Amino acid sequence: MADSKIYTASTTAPVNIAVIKYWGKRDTKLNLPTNSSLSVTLSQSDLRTHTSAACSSIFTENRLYLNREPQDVSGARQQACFRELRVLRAALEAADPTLPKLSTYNVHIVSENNFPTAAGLASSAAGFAALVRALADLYCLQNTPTELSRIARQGSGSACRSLFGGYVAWEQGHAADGSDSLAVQVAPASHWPGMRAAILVVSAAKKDVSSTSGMQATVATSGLFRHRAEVVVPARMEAMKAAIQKRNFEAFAELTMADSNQFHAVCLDTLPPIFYLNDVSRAAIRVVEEINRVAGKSIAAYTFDAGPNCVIYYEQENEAAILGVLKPYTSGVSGWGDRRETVHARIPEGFNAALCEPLKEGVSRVILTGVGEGPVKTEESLIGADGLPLAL
Ligand SMILES: Nc1ncnc2c1ncn2[C@@H]1O[C@H](COP(=O)(O)OP(=O)(O)OP(=O)(O)O)[C@@H](O)[C@H]1O
Ligand SMILES: C[C@@](O)(CCOP(=O)(O)OP(=O)(O)O)CC(=O)O
Repeated sequence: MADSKIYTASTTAPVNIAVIKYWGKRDTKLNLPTNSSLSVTLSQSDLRTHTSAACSSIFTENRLYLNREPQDVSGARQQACFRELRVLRAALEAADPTLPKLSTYNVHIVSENNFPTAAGLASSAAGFAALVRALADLYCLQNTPTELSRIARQGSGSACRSLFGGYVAWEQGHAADGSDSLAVQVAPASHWPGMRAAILVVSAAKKDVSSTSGMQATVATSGLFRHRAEVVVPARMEAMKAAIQKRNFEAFAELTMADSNQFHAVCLDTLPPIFYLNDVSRAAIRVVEEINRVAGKSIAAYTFDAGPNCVIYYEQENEAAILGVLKPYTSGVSGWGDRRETVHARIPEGFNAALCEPLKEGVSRVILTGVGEGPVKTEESLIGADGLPLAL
């Protein structure tokens, strides 16, 4: 009798925010980068993608629903992930003929992001990491996260880093087929668990220049970019790994801020120039610089991806100092939770508080989170017995 069973697997996956930025591709089809990068995986208690994957002989086509909306799956990125994972499954089936032939079935993917999609909050990273992890679990693949990172990278470059928790490097590799362009864990979250991140959401709108097209324009037109990729980033990768190994926050912070600034400088050096930062972003930079000046050392580090939202890394022991400055200007927006009561406004002596004024109008939400774990398997499925998204 034909097997009409619906096989399912579900996972959650995290966002990651790079401290050494990926910007530039040497191969746009395989998402092979022009430089290595390094990120911190953020806690799934706050930001996460939940994805269920199903396959069955009765499915007539591949489908993907994102936040309940059907998506086009004909794109090269989704197709590459489906194809590569099927190849791995087919190899298992060839080795053990008793296994159901899942590699021949169509798949349905149902995914939900608990934060805005395509707004510079790394939704593509969490989204493709979750898609790859859920399909790998559905297919009972035994491949390591590093092996799966080769596939997630083809969905979205930064997604390869979201297959791990903690502190993660994406080593650029040199092979033309991308076989050595992989993510590896530099240190687990438990190595430096006090790392916190405060995200100031400046805009949750879809950005004007996508990362993909922005980085292609940069590669084609920026001279500064070449120096960054060839000289600056290789040295910073080593320095950042050492800072993480030693839990040296000052070194971590200085490298993080310098690298964010250089990434945005390279955007400005692109023709036509790309502007991801706005006045509120620049105000956030000044506030963090002022916090550090008054503290006499770097206790906070800002970083910005391809959008105006500010991510501030700091250590738990300095939480009162960082959030105490931000609270008077942002406590009206959502995201403070129980910290609204426990954190007290604290503007240190000599602090130029006028610098904070633009945050009042400009920040629409805060997300207070920290370093976290990699993808987690869950029994909670988003797919019903009919193979379609469960009704809410
Ligand atoms: N949960 C998901 N499952 C599958 N694909 C997703 C998911 N979430 C996002 N994506 C894909 O990622 C795209 C958004 O990626 P994009 O790079 O534009 O924004 P971002 O990741 O939020 O921002 P950035 O990468 O600059 O931080 C979506 O259009 C969709 O194709
Ligand atoms: C600025 C960045 O966030 C760029 C992320 O770019 P994507 O991974 O979204 O790009 P594609 O590979 O084209 O999907 C820096 C980073 O995360 O390292």
